[in-house]
Amino acid sequence: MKRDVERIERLLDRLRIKEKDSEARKIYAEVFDERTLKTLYKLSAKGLIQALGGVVSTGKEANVFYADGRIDGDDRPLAVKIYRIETTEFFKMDEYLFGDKRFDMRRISRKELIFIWVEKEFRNLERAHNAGVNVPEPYEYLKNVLLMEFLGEDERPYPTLFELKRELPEVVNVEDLYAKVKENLIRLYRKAELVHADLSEYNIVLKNDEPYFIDMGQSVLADHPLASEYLERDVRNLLRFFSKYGVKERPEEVVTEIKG
Ligand SMILES: Nc1ncnc2c1ncn2[C@@H]1O[C@H](COP(=O)(O)OP(=O)(O)OP(=O)(O)O)[C@@H](O)[C@H]1O
Ligand SMILES: [Mg+2]
Repeated sequence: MKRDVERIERLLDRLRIKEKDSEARKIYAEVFDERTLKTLYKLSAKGLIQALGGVVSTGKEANVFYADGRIDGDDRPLAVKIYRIETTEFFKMDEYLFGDKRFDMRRISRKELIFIWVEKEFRNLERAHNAGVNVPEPYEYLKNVLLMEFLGEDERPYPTLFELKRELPEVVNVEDLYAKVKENLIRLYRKAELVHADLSEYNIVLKNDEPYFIDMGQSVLADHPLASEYLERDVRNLLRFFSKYGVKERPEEVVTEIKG
């Protein structure tokens, strides 16, 4: 037990954590198991992570951290999304993975499921990014860790629409924003041929008046057997949120418009 703690302390030392106070270090020690620390260390050794920064978000399935990164020779701020390996919330993953022709689920053990999930999130983001959809550019993934473009400034993330809520009409023209969300949704469906499948005010970040879609692990190809169902659900979620600001559209019509 003591040796575990020592090993973890040594790994933490090697990760060059930016915050020198004991608090940040304690959070890292609590949320990261030894395997995850080793994965982070590998990404540091490759030069992709230069220094780990503070916590951006802690959730049930994943934690997101800030990091100073170096991608293709350029200094870039990174969002480091780390899935919890011991999580029990992953039963739902099956639904989004089975039926995806990109992954052969017959050979997959429960432990490997999470690594595939991370690969899927990376590939979904890459597909969306290549199609010109506003998403954080994905840079690298390894095991349960995903490195992507940090949407924020001075190590602080831009707000989600959920976080802005009441202030939203003060910072942006909501009608324009809704139109931009729909444009991105159309590009996502028609060009990237993806359905987000967990779209709501929680997974849209506002960067300079532009909506950015995040959190795409569960996104599925448009030919997935449940794709239409998920698209309808996404549209209903969006309309539920935007109707509070006077947007009045019918979900069936919006779905038809997106499908084109
Ligand atoms: N690329 C990014 N840049 C800046 N902040 C980000 C980025 N990705 C995620 N975040 C922040 O981290 C939060 C959680 O990220 P995300 O939605 O991807 O995880 P999650 O799967 O919802 O995690 P959980 O369900 O466990 O809470 C987001 O709400 C956002 O505030
Ligand atoms: Mg989320």
